[in-house]
Amino acid sequence: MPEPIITFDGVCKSFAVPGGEQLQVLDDISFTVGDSEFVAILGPSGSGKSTLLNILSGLQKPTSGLLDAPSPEEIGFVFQRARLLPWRTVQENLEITRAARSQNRRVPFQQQTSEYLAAAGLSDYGDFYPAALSGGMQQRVSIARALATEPAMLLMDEPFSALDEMTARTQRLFLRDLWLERRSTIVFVTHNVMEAISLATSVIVLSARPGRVLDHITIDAEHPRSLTDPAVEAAYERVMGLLGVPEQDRAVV
Ligand SMILES: Nc1ncnc2c1ncn2[C@@H]1O[C@H](COP(=O)(O)OP(=O)(O)OP(=O)(O)O)[C@@H](O)[C@H]1O
Repeated sequence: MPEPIITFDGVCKSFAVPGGEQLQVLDDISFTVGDSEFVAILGPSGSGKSTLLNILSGLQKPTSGLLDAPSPEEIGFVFQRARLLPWRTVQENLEITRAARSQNRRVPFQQQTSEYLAAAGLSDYGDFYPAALSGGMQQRVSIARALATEPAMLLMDEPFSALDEMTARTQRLFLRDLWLERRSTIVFVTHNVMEAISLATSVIVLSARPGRVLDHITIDAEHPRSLTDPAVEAAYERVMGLLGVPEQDRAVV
């Protein structure tokens, strides 16, 4: 087990809702993530996946429990939509975000932004404005932008769910290759079981609200992964069972 860089210890989160009630969203969340791990978080809608990422990024505070994680300025965030500055070129989008992060850094940046664009297969697009790029390319720019801040960990909130399936497939392969090459620590929220199983080193499955950790499943399978790999198949069956999908409905469709 690599050195943990994230530790959740009994984290609970409730929100005040109209009428003065408290809505409990996360209940007693405990897990660790080691350096260079790629962890996927799966769970039903409303189980608190985004809330968990918001707590991890420092945007929200736990109601109780302990969290040990890199500080907000050491975190890269990739959202469902690319959220690029439309009036800036691709290269400028990377530069601006990085400049904003340079102030509190202890170590200088190791690589040029152009190297992150190259890693994203976008060397020829640095001078383009976002509107001239496809949705998949824009999402790759947002991943390159997050990586260019050289974060201690990358948080991704359903980064491919707004893309059509063929584009999402290409993006998953891109992310897999990037992770294999750079071994960044990634926490990746998704609804998509196959996406989680095909990419992650481990999968955390949350229950319906209030989200509790039902299991943290290690997927010990090499890339490229095959659906018939026994470790992949076992993880798939386990996740589907935890999500309450009956056996007869589990065939990949
Ligand atoms: N700021 C807030 N105030 C009140 N309730 C909130 C707040 N943020 C989230 N919630 C509630 O917390 C629950 C979990 O929301 P969250 O977005 O974390 O779930 P999720 O698992 O990411 O859902 P989905 O898969 O649908 O995106 C929901 O019931 C939501 O309405």
